[in-house]
Order: sequence, then C-alpha cells, then structure tokens
Amino acid sequence: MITVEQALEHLFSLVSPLGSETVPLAQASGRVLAADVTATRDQPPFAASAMDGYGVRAAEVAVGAKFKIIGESAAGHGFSGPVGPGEAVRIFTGAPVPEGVDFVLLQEDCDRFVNTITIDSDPGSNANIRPAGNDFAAGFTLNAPRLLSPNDIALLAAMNVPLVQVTRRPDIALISTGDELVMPGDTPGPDQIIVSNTFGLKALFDSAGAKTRILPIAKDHPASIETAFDLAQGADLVITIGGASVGDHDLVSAVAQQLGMQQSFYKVKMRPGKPLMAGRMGDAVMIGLPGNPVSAVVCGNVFVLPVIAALQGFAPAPRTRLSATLTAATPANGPREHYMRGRVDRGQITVFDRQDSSLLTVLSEANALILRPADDPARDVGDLVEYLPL
Ligand SMILES: Nc1nc2c(c(=O)[nH]1)N[C@H]1C(S)=C(S)[C@@H](COP(=O)(O)OP(=O)(O)OC[C@H]3O[C@@H](n4cnc5c(N)ncnc54)[C@H](O)[C@@H]3O)O[C@H]1N2
Ligand code: MOO
Repeated sequence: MITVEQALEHLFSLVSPLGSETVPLAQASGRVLAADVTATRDQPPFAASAMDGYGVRAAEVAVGAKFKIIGESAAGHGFSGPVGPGEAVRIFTGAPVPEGVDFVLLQEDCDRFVNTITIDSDPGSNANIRPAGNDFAAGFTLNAPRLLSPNDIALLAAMNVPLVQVTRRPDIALISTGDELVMPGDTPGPDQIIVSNTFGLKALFDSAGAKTRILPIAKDHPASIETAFDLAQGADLVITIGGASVGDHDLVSAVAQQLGMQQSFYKVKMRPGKPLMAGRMGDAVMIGLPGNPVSAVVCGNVFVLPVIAALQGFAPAPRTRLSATLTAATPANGPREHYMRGRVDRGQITVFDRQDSSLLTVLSEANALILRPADDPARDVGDLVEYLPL
C-alpha cells in the first residue's frame, strides 16, 4: 500500500491546470485569478481629506488662530483655487485637498461665525490628509493564482477592473453507487438508506471553487455504473463513491478499467479511506472514494481539495497542517496514518471517542482531522499534534 504523500504525488501527476475565462467582477468572488492584474491609477488619485472640517496651512495651526473661509471642497467637487495664508476651505471627507492646504482641522475643534473660523481646541498633530496613492499606486499588482475573496473584489473594483480573468471552474461529476441508496426525499425500502456523503462532498468541492454535478445513483450492476460514467462525460474530475472495496458487489474499479481507466493506484495506508483508487479516464481524472460516509469526506478533504486547487492553477501541494495541544491522552497509532475526528478550540484539541467511519453525527461535531502518523506512539495531554481544519 502507498502512503498518503505518495498517493497525492500520483494524483498531482494526473492533473494539469485548467484554462481560463473572463467573468464580470460581480461574479468573480470565490474564483481563482488566472492572470496578474495591475492598477493603472493611484487610489486615491489626489490627496484627500480624511475628515469633515476646514483645510488650512499647517504652519498657521494654533489654538486661537483665525481663518477666513474662501470656498468649499466636497467629494466629487474640488476647490480649484490656491489657499493662501489666513485662509481656509470648507472641506469634507474624501474631497480633494486644494493647493496650499496641508492640514485639515476637524470641525469639532473650530468655532465658526459666518465666514470665519477660530480654532478653539487643540487639533493635535495629525494632518487628516490621505496622500495620493495612499492605498495603492499605479503599477500595484494583484498576483495570480489567487482565490478571490470578497475583499479582493472590492480592491479590484477600486482598481477600475470591470472584468476578471479567472480559471475555469473544475467540472466534477459525482457518482454514488449502491443498491441500498436512495435520494433524500425518496421513500427508502426496508433495506435502504439515504445517500449522504454525495451532498456533503458537493458542498465541500463547490466551496473550493468547483462546479459539482450530482449524477443519478448507480446500482451495483456493471451496466448501471457504465451509464453513470457515460453521464459524467465532459467532467474534469469523475468521482465515484462506494463500491471500492473487495466485496462481491464492489464493481467500480472493474467497470472503470473496462471503460479505459488507467489505474494509477488502489489502496492507501490511511484510516479511514484505505480503499481509495485513482487513475486517468480519457480526458478526466477518476477518483474512486470509499463508501463509508466519513471515509469519503476525509478523502475529499485530504485528496480532492488539493486536486481542485491544482486544477485551478495553484502549485500542487498537500493541505496546510495546523497544530494544537491535546486535551487528553490518546493511545498509540497502528501502521496506517489516522485522520481522527475532533474539535479544536483556542489552540486545544480534543479527539472524539467514537471514530467509526460511518458516524456523520460525530463528523458534524468535528472541526478538525487530527493527524496521527503511522506507528505514532501514545500521546499525552499537552502534546502538540497536527490537524487539518474541516
Ligand atoms: N473484507 C474487507 N471488507 C472491507 C474492507 C476491507 O479491506 N476488507 N475495507 C473496509 C473499508 S476500510 C471501507 S471504507 C469500506 C469501503 O467500501 P466501499 O467503498 O466498497 O463502500 P460500500 O461497500 O459501497 O459502502 C460502505 C458503506 O457506506 C455506505 N455508503 C456508500 N455510499 C454511500 C453514500 N453515497 N451515502 C451514504 N452512505 C453510503 C454503504 O451503504 C455502506 O454502509 O469497506 C470496508 N469493507
Ligand atoms: O478506511 Mo475505511 O475508509 O476505514 O472506513
């Protein structure tokens, strides 16, 4: 059996970054920037007032000083003339600072009588002026690849970028297999259960920028699995769930190989998730996830998220691990890397008692997968362990 690290290497060797497309800025959040974007203007494009008040010369600022108001500078409507000694301009937040002004008095620090102001409290030393280019200057670059956050969208808007070149969203076809499965809302027979991890995985993959299609459930029959693979045509990633183990009804690998899947690996030295398989299938990468709901979700986190990132143009890499200290001792691990469900809170991590790979209630309480390396010795309270956030 290969290690998790080796399995990831195999997967990365099957993946090439997808092409790009141009989308309106308002639709670019959560997408991956495919080309660097450079600002062609300064922000702000002029020195701007940071407060509502009066623009004056800093050298004249003192409690008791008087100034004559000669005009107004508002946001969108600046004051064009120069401002001389003893003069002030009424100015508002965001307005251009006129020539001659290098200090903005807060109106709270001034007493106004008709067109004259007198400074009546100490205005302090802050000039309340944002220099031109204070946020960014022309030439500032947002580098690709970058997962665009809502804040990045605001920045791109300020850079005057209406259209953004982003990587095409990975098209994922998700196939659940098993005679026992029905869709949520259907009426299950006495020996049936409701398909679950398919929906969790779609949510997980879509939150990472993919576009996931849930295909009809395939029966434990070669023809039905074949039909499902047929419906997956055009996908970048074909992901099956279940039918991956050694039982008489675990047919995914055989059918996929019959359809031309070149298997890259089968079985990984990990818990849960051992019967994972992957390979190339035409233009797509095929990943066969084990059926146990938690096993499928763990593999989704450990393997599929890095594959989605690589398809989106990020350098292939395992997910970043964080660390926290154990709130209780845990026994030694066996020969397979173990991804244990637990909860992390302010740097302290609790490993849950129940670790069976069928328990979605436990998974839903978890916010971390604690990583126990193969043959890791018993760990004590306060020991530092690595985890992947869920
Ligand atoms: N003799 C052995 N038996 C098993 C082994 C083994 O090494 N030798 N491995 C075990 C491990 S580990 C796992 S994990 C499972 C994985 O098996 P499959 O991938 O073939 O999964 P299934 O048998 O189809 O299903 C397992 C379990 O999960 C339920 N399931 C499947 N798909 C879904 C779905 N989309 N939503 C909800 N639940 C699903 C299914 O009903 C089964 O209960 O094999 C062990 N056996
Ligand atoms: O590895 Mo199975 O994936 O333990 O439940």
